Amino acid sequence: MPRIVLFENIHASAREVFVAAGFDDVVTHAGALTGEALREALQGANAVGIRSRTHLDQAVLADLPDLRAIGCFCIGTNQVDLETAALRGIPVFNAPFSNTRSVAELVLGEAILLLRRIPEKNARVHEGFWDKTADGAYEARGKTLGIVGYGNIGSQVGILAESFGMRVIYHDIEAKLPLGNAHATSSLKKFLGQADVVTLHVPGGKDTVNLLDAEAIAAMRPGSILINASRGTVVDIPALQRALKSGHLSGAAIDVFPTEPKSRDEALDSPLRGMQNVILTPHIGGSTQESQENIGREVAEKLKRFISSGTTKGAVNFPEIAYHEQAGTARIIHIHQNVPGAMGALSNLMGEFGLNIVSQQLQTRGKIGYAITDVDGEATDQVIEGLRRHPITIRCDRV
Ligand SMILES: NC(=O)C1=CN([C@@H]2O[C@H](COP(=O)(O)OP(=O)(O)OC[C@H]3O[C@@H](n4cnc5c(N)ncnc54)[C@H](O)[C@@H]3O)[C@@H](O)[C@H]2O)C=CC1
Ligand SMILES: O=C(O)C(=O)COP(=O)(O)O
Repeated sequence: MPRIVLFENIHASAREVFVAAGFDDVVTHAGALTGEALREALQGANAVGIRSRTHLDQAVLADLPDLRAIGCFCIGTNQVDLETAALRGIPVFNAPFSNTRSVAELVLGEAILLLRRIPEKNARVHEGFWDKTADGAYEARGKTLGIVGYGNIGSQVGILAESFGMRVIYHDIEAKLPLGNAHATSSLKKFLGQADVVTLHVPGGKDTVNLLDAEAIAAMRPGSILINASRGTVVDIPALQRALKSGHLSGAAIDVFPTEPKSRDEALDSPLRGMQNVILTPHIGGSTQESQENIGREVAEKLKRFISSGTTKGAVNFPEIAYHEQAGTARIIHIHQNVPGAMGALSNLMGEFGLNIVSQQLQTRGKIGYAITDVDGEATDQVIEGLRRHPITIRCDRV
């Protein structure tokens, strides 16, 4: 019976999937934990579910000999040391599509609100002031939306924006099929100079740190708007604050921050707090009832299928082997160093234990190889221990 530990208020749909599969040992935590509290909560976990706030770095992973799989119940996986996880034989799964629409809808709504200067007007009316003016208020129709990162979210934002009559341009490091009438722009600087609203949809991680730095922000059109619902590290926040203060930018919507509070008891520390025409939201771009329920089910299904059949389809850091029915009397999963002769060694060992291989699937990725072997014979503890002792073995289990 695997022990599954879930953090960060993962939707109840996840637990339902595990319990229906007979995995009753599910421990849930409402918030994200750090340091000793995180280590303690993870002890004995065979599978762990997190969202964007729980960091599973090299030191945390090194302490978890029983951990077999990680589920990121979100899109981003930058909070996990993917390389270390792979080298320890731990596949990492996520939900690449389930909350994309939620983010896209929010971004478009924010673009319209900011073009009309609604955040500051709303605040003024709440204070009792009836500031009825068209100054600084514009329609979205005819304006240019610039999308940085034209992936699953960026491309949906583009389609929604076109339905409002916006012109859409995008900048991506990969060649992407333009949807609708969108146009690709290869130079980020040129791109930034053309857009009335710039929205960021790149992944987090070291390659995108401060992608929007002071120089890039200076290259944006005077009076334009910046929206960031990707990762907080993508924007140089002090530079953004200066640009908003000087009036170079007319507004911003920021959903993600370089350092985010771990729970609702902590306050956000940001120089953007209290600024006019700046929408600040607590990383809720993907937080809708629809998305969270779907994500709960989707990632739990991936973890369940890995635990019960060994399939790694959809893993972001691991050789992928699709689901296939078990042949023979036992299934053994074997994660090993990707070196010449690995499969020969594995097959010979199985032969020595009297197991007849009836089906074998192998995939490799970088330094690791992953084999699912169906055998006729008994995969006893002694067999599994024997396979584990071989120097190429990273991890070996019966499923
Ligand atoms: N605020 C929230 O609640 C949410 C935030 N996110 C964030 O949004 C990010 C994007 O999500 P998806 O669109 O689903 O990812 P995706 O992987 O489909 O698209 C990302 C795109 O960015 C491009 N890209 C990467 N580096 C780039 C660079 N330096 N310059 C320009 N383009 C670059 C990629 O080629 C790709 O086309 C996620 O990685 C996650 O961090 C995702 C969901 C919810
Ligand atoms: O899906 C993502 O990458 C997100 O940023 C959403 O994160 P969350 O699940 O709301 O912590």
